[in-house]
Amino acid sequence: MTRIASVSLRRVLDSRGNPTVEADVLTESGGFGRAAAPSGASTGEYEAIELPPREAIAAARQHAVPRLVDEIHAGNQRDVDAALRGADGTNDFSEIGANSAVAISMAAAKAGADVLGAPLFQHLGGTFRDANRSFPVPLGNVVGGGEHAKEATHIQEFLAAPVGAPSVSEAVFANAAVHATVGDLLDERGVPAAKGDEGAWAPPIDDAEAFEVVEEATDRVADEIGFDVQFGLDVAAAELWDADAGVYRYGDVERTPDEQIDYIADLVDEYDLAYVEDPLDEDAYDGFADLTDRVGDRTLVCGDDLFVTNVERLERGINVGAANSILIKPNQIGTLSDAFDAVELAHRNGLDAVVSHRSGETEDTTIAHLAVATDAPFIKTGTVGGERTAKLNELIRIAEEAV
Ligand SMILES: C=C(OP(=O)(O)O)C(=O)O
Ligand SMILES: [Mg+2]
Repeated sequence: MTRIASVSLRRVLDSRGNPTVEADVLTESGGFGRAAAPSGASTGEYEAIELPPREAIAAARQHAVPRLVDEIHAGNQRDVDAALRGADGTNDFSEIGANSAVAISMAAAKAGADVLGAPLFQHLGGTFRDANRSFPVPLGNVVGGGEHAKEATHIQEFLAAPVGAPSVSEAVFANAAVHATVGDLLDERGVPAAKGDEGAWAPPIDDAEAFEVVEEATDRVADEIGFDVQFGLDVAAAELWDADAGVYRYGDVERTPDEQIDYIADLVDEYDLAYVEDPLDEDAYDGFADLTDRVGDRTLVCGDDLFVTNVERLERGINVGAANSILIKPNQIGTLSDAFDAVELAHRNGLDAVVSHRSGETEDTTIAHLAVATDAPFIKTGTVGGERTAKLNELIRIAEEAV
């Protein structure tokens, strides 16, 4: 019933105005799925390869589509993804592009769900998955800089974390309130602020002032709405790491790796951070392990560029105790099966798996379903802006069983 009848690929716009790959998968029985590849700016060195969309589409049409059409059932995700891997033939999807691969992989999952008449999160996570028993808390990017906005903070993302929210809907609206409050506070301080790639405020202030503003905003919103709103960070420290000098550079301020670990550990305690992503460079397994040893009992230390959703890199991290969570971005690795393998390996070893968007996004909502399917404690998907609210609004619908 779910045998694939056609796969169409096209270029569409992403949120930065760049082209990206969109895939349509149609099954023999009329099941339909559509999905688009997101795209990173602060990409990890070890990510699967995103090809220019025209090239990725041409290569996927030549190598992948013939292996899928009339051959594979969209409802069998592992077969779909094995066919994509077989068509590509490399470790990093450099032949057909991880952008083509992930778009087809996600579109096939949606087509499979469509045939079954099940919401995507249940098709991926099983019939007992219930978004109301435990829901992914959205981490809302409210202030940011780094590779996502020039002349703003060195730390890439300050993320509101409404950990006390009684429902996903209240969590989503809490993050929007923090975003609005940060805007008001910046205004009061006379700081002009544009927005970065993910819709977060990108003010020309230093990191210390950003901590003040975000702390005040989260406290104020928590008081108003009556539940706990903490915050977290994506330091994206690989972008700050100067390998030649052996220091992390925050503009004129330099920190050695040991100083960086002390700095982050102090921030965790001073601000009661719920979450710290990529606090160190993407090769700093031992530094990650030191930091996790120091603060891992009270915050999530998450590897994004460190693990790139890759089971081999995660395995290495597990062996040395680097991090207590992994960020899951399907396009970093190329298929949903690979992403699920990383989630399962993390869970088997007591790590949390946090699902994430990319800085370049589309209105695709697959990650909302993926977060519910995998029972993620957090989902990183921004706060405002259509490509971000697409996922947040889908989470609200999932909780209401209205998808
Ligand atoms: C979402 C992120 O940014 P990008 O997509 O640019 O890698 C991130 O670093 O977590
Ligand atoms: Mg990151």
